[in-house]
Amino acid sequence: MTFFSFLPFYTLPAIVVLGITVSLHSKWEQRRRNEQEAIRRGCGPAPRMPRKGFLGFGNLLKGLAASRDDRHPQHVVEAFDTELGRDVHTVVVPIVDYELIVSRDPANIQAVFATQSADWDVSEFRADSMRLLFGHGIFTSRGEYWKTSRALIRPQFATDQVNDLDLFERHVQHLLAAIHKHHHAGKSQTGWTRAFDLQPLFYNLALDVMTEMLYGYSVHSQDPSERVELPVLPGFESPDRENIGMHMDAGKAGVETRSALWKYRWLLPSGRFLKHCAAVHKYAEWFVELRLRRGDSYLDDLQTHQAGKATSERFVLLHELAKVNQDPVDLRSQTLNVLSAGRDTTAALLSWVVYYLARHRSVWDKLRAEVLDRFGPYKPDEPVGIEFRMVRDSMPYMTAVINETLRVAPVVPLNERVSLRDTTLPRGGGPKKDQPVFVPAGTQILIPTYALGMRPDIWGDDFQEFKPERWINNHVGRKTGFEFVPFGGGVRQCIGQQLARLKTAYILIRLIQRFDRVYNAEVPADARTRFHHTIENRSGSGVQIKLRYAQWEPKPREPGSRAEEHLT
Ligand code: HEM
Repeated sequence: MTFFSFLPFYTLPAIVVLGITVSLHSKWEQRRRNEQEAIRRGCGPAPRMPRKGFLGFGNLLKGLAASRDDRHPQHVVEAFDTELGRDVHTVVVPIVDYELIVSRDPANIQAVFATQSADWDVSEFRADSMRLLFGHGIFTSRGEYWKTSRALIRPQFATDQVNDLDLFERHVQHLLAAIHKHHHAGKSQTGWTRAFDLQPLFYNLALDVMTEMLYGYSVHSQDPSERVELPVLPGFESPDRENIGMHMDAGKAGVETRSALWKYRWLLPSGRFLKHCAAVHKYAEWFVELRLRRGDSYLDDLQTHQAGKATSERFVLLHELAKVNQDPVDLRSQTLNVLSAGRDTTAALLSWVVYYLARHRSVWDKLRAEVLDRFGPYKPDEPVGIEFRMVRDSMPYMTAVINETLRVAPVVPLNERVSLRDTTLPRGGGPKKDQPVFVPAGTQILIPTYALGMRPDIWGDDFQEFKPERWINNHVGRKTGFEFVPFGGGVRQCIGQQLARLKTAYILIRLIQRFDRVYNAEVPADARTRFHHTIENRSGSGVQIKLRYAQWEPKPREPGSRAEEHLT
């Protein structure tokens, strides 16, 4: 016997019908209120993407299919240009029972990131999905907690702290050794390497640099034989340095799909995803525990296994954060947040730069000329001295190449926010699309960075070409405002931008000194550009290249010198 068996047979259907009626009525009420509010604020309606597919799932499914085919950024441009028109830059997209806004209009982006940023924050759905993997930290939090996190972490990335060239150089040497070991065609110091994919080596390098910068110990994924023995921590299993990269990648793929499904993310099975999350947490917890037990002497251990800078000068984020906050969960989460934000983004940027250099011989030659002019030819035992300001002020072509790469292949191709209260966007509404657009509280806005870089009215008719020159000499296409936001903008702008630019420039300089030619070895050679999302956007076909060693005179080898070893 159930409760309903005591009631007339029509009770249950009546309750269902009543529920649907109440829900439709409240939606209708809401819509009417929004329309009135829009008129009151002088707003006009933005163009709407037609509702598609069964129950309106069409737009979501089309986006997911494009992602699977490594063409989501292009799909967004096509949706704008072919379905709505080239002059439409802000659109309302209905998905099942909610609507979101997509805008490639710099005026709206400026409002969301900067001038009206108090009305917007990262969406709780994005934050929730990421939090399972990285915990509650600067990247995944909102409101006051985010403000406190940013105030704590941002100063740690001041330029002089991140200018750790010794760290970069050691890992560049491992990269060069890996290229040589796996890919050198013969015994000579000149000639071409075999064709190989450089992208995974950049990902290794970035993981190795970031783990050293954050925890003091590199995982040495590039060369596991370099791993030092870790101290024994009673009660704690040693961290799984072998598989941490794999767990992070798999966890990030889970976050990516969850964020794309937004409020329907509960449809996805989570067992495996949670296992990867747990493994990533466990890895960070070990270092946190070591830091908390050792206190100030945490860095002393590092001295025993790292050459280069004196311990006192070494920047280790965990060590610095623990001086002001001893909460183990906070320390784990904040460092993992920075690891997630900083590792793969830099690796993807480096990969895309070489991807385009391999396809543009004249750009490679010009960049190489600038590098040799500033720093001379490659010498293994003479790393170059360089600062962020130097790259910015005296390497215009390097800066142009990096910017142009970020325009045509933005590492974060889709940013987002959600409105915290009823608000407006300055442009995109009404028949001429120049009126403000009303945005009800709780609406998500997507900012398609790639689509922004593919606007001919901003970048010129040659917008599809990879052309670093557009960034030089106030060329008509040169942009530095909200038309170009590869590092976000306003209050939540990337805090690692200078580090990323410096590290990218440093690694490119050393690579370009060491090799004088790069050849695109992708088959077929005209293969389409594949944008593969795993939160960041990496090349879906890798960076298939051959490199040619530059001629140089090696110095007589000193016994035990690592830098020389890989040249014989
Ligand atoms: C090419 C490399 C990089 C790119 C393209 C990039 C891009 C971005 C973007 C677009 C945002 C803003 C996200 C948003 O608006 O919600 C961001 C935030 C952030 N980035 Fe980066 N990033 C890069 C490298 C780094 C590095 C090397 C670090 C640190 C070591 C880092 C740390 C952060 C942090 C902590 C945030 C969160 C800031 C906040 O929410 O207040 N990033 N990054």
